[in-house]
Amino acid sequence: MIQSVCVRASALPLPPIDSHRNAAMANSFAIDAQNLSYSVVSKQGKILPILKDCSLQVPSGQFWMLLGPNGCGKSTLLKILAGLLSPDDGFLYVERPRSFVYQNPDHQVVMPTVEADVAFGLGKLNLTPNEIKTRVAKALDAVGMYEYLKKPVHTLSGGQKQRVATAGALAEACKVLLLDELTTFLDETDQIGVIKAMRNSMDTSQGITALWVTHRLEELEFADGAVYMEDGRIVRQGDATSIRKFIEDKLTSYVNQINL
Ligand SMILES: Nc1ncnc2c1ncn2[C@@H]1O[C@H](COP(=O)(O)OP(=O)(O)OP(=O)(O)O)[C@@H](O)[C@H]1O
Repeated sequence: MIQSVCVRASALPLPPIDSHRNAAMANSFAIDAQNLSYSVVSKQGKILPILKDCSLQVPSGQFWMLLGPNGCGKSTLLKILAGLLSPDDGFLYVERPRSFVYQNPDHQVVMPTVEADVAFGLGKLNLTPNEIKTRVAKALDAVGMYEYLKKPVHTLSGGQKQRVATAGALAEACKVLLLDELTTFLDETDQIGVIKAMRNSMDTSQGITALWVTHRLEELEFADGAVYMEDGRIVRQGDATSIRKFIEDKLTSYVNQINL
């Protein structure tokens, strides 16, 4: 996992490699990445390729998941899609506005109360106080946290904070939501709460596309589609059931090999 920085979704810069072509030209994809490459330079001056010819397309309005072994480049790809990192090469279209939700909600949930936190990113949008109230209420309702409106954030569980962070992105009316391993450190109850809240948000908010990074295969039951990545490349993408079977077959064949 790359070190996260504390950036509110509203502060995301634009990546340089983005043609800004309109949605019609991008067909029906909210995310369209072609042949992306990205490298870092080690302390010894060696070039370390992280993404290699990486291509994926996520249809508009769908909830997709991104899976793959540790270190294959999922977080790096997500950060590129969010505009937090710039690819070295390739073509990239991501519908705007887009928001990034961090693995650690403490990097994102920064205001003293739930209501203030969800309203935080709306300051720049020139809304009336009533419009802000309505947006905050609707976003919290979508993630099942409306009754926590007045609660101090320090009293929330990790999963509840993740739902508040997601509500903050929804309140800003983002079109693309990029979510980085929100459930990795949650217990089963919080995990189910967060993933169900996310699915409900997708079902009740029109026109949002989401890409959710996870290691947990069971979460695929909530997704419309999925992408499987290995060693900096997308090796398979498709409907959630077929990707789940593809990964399970891979795991079975790996287990069989070590049992030989
Ligand atoms: N700034 C950096 N300097 C050196 N190596 C890096 C840097 N950023 C990423 N990497 C390496 O690139 C690879 C991909 O990292 P990334 O965090 O994107 O993987 P990931 O699939 O999200 O991993 P995980 O599932 O463990 O979170 C890893 O081997 C990581 O160590």
